[in-house]
Amino acid sequence: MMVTLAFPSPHRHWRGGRGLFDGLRARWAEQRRLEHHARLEDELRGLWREACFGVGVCQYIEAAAGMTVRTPRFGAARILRGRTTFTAELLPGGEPEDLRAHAPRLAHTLGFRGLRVEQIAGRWVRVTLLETDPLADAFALRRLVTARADETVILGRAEDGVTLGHAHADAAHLAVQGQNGAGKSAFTYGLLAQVCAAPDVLVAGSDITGLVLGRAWTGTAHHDWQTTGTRDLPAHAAMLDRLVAEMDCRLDAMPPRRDKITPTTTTPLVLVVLEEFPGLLRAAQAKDKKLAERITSAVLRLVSEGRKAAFRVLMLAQRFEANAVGGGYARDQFALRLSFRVPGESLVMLHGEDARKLGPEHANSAPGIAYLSAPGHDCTRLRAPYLGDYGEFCDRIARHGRRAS
Ligand SMILES: Nc1ncnc2c1ncn2[C@@H]1O[C@H](COP(=O)(O)OP(=O)(O)OP(=O)(O)O)[C@@H](O)[C@H]1O
Repeated sequence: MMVTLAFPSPHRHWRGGRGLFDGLRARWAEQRRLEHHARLEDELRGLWREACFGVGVCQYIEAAAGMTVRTPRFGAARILRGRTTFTAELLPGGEPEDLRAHAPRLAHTLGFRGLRVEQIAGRWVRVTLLETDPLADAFALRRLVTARADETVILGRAEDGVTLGHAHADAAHLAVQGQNGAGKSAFTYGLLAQVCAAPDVLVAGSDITGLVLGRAWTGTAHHDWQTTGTRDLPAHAAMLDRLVAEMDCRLDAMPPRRDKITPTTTTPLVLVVLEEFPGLLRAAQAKDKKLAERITSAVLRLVSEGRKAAFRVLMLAQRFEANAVGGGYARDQFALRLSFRVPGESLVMLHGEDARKLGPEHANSAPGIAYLSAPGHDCTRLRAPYLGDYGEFCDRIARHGRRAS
């Protein structure tokens, strides 16, 4: 008879031991993770307080023991799939906008590249910390065409992921500046491709480069209102005079009890594009001072009186220096202002003293990244949508551009 001795299996024994140590190791690891998390949370809490104090999102409270500073209360931090978020309670009377307005500087103090703020409930917000520039990725412009002047066109995407838009029916002229290769033309291609089909929009203007306006618009209703090139500078003055005459006609024929024209198919909103306007002025000045004066005074009339007659001016320049764009008065007429990469001084020139702190970083920003400001709105950093190459712009205008009747 063979007896098979039943020895406890060494293998099973070993596995049982490992199970015991594994359990301990897992608990230690969990303990370390919790300690690490608590340390990180404490560090973030301290940095958050310093950051809010540093940018001025705080309240000073008189107490018996002296003055204390109150900052938005840090709630709890969470790290999930490599992304750090935390909750914070806004100060009484505070809005998420107070934090968004200082997002880049708050993020830098916390050691991150950017942050997003979203409201969750009551005064509580969730802050998401971003390790990379939220505007680093290109923002493709979908095949979007508007059907009316009062529809919103996309201007760009802000750091908090919100898409910023603008309806040309709002009475604002648009100033765009940027150095060579900073993205002005790409932005303009995107903007014009969005409005080219609307039956109540006319894209007119002057373009010495002949790329934004002109050939790409052949066969459309817009083409007849566009002048291009540098060979015939008086033609630019004549086009601007023609636009002023149309504006005067509209102002003269204003219906009773009305003080502005609503765009229709018969009186479309006229988007007057002035591509590289300082270049046109310089070229005209070099040829004939009177011609330059004629161009300046026509543009001055369009920007100062055009709004009520459904005229909107989109002026593009490398630098929005007053004397390069027809004077300080002309520059003041632009409510919507967009700066692609420019030296710090140019940023201040167009957006005011508050923009000075943004200058050094913006002076090196990638093509397509811009600052936008409008009355009542702080400077917002955004990424302009990208339509594709120039051929894509030409294709879209050829496909969608409103046809000449
Ligand atoms: N929004 C954007 N997203 C991604 N890339 C962009 C964007 N805008 C511009 N670019 C890239 O930068 C290049 C230069 O842009 P663009 O021609 O618009 O500059 P610009 O300011 O008009 O320069 P210039 O004054 O020389 O005409 C484009 O060919 C494109 O490759």
